[in-house]
Amino acid sequence: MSVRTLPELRGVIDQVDAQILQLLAERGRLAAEVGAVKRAADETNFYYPDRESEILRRVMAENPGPFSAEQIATIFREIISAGLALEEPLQVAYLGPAGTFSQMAAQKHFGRAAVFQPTAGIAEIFRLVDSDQVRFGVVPVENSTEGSVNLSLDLLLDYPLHICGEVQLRIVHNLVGKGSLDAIRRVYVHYQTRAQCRQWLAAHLPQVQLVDVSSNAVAAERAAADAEGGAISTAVAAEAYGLDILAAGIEDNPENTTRFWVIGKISTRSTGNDKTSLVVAAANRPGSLHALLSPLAGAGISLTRIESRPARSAIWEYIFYLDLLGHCQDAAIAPVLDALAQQASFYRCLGSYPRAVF
Ligand SMILES: O=C(O)C(=O)C[C@]1(C(=O)O)C=C[C@@H](O)C=C1
Repeated sequence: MSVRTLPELRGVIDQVDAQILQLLAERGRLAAEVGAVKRAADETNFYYPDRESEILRRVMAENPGPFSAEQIATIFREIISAGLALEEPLQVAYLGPAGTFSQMAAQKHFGRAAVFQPTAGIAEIFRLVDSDQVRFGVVPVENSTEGSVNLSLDLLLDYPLHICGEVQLRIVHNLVGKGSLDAIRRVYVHYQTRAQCRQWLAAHLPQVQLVDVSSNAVAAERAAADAEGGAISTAVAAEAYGLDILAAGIEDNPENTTRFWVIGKISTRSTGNDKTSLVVAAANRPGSLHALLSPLAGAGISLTRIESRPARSAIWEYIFYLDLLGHCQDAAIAPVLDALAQQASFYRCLGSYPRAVF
């Protein structure tokens, strides 16, 4: 077999790039045309998470290699994002400042062509979406090590917004600073991060003072201004504040992952690969929660999460957040949810949405 020379290979790559460019231009023109059709039909929403997740799942399944399915999804994510920006620039709020995991999650889900707005807190994300100042928000819901982000769960009940998407992000924490680990006297750390790195901190920095801060990005900012300070933060924030990574991947659980919800005002149709999130309350008497949930089990519906929160109406009473596999309009699910709504003392469907794709 004849081996192609470097100039020959580069020549072929140039030709392939020219073809990719033509195809991208074609796809961009089609997206712009889709936007015009929607506008002509007086549609105000241009973003279809259901359609996007179907496209991403399809290209991952049909991917012939040598790129990984996740690499292919990342590339198509950006292509779709750029196309959507031709239809309408999408405004998305996330928990800032820039450099947080929330920003990474927002970019992972919407691609880089969306217009991202950092907020000072989770409540502001809900306010901005509710008052139509942005179309969507990305809020953290739970971490695989630390559990629920209660504020996000509580706020979902205070606003008439829907969950229209799910993002999962592998969370890698680093000890960042200047100089060496031994010189650090104080570590700036967000409480969720601290909980995810508890064992590492006890083993490697047992004597240092831990200073609470409001985000991983603020942690890096504070450490940069403190000659004896370090932070637990992201590689992006470390670079932004001129800090070095002194220890990488210090999270106690090597699969540490955070789940986020996309909140907005749209509803998505069933894709065959969805989740539904509900809030229910059962009467405060023996067996009532069991009675409420057993029809789900009877119908073979898979409950992926159940979380209780205090009901704010009375002490020692609880509401339950449920996530289940399937869409509320699926034939196998709709009648079961109807029955559940009849029986529960409180019922609200927070939304059905495509499961995180990658
Ligand atoms: O199919 C649509 O409705 C489009 O707007 C096109 C497209 C795409 O690029 O494929 C872009 C944005 C939508 O969120 C979904 C898909």
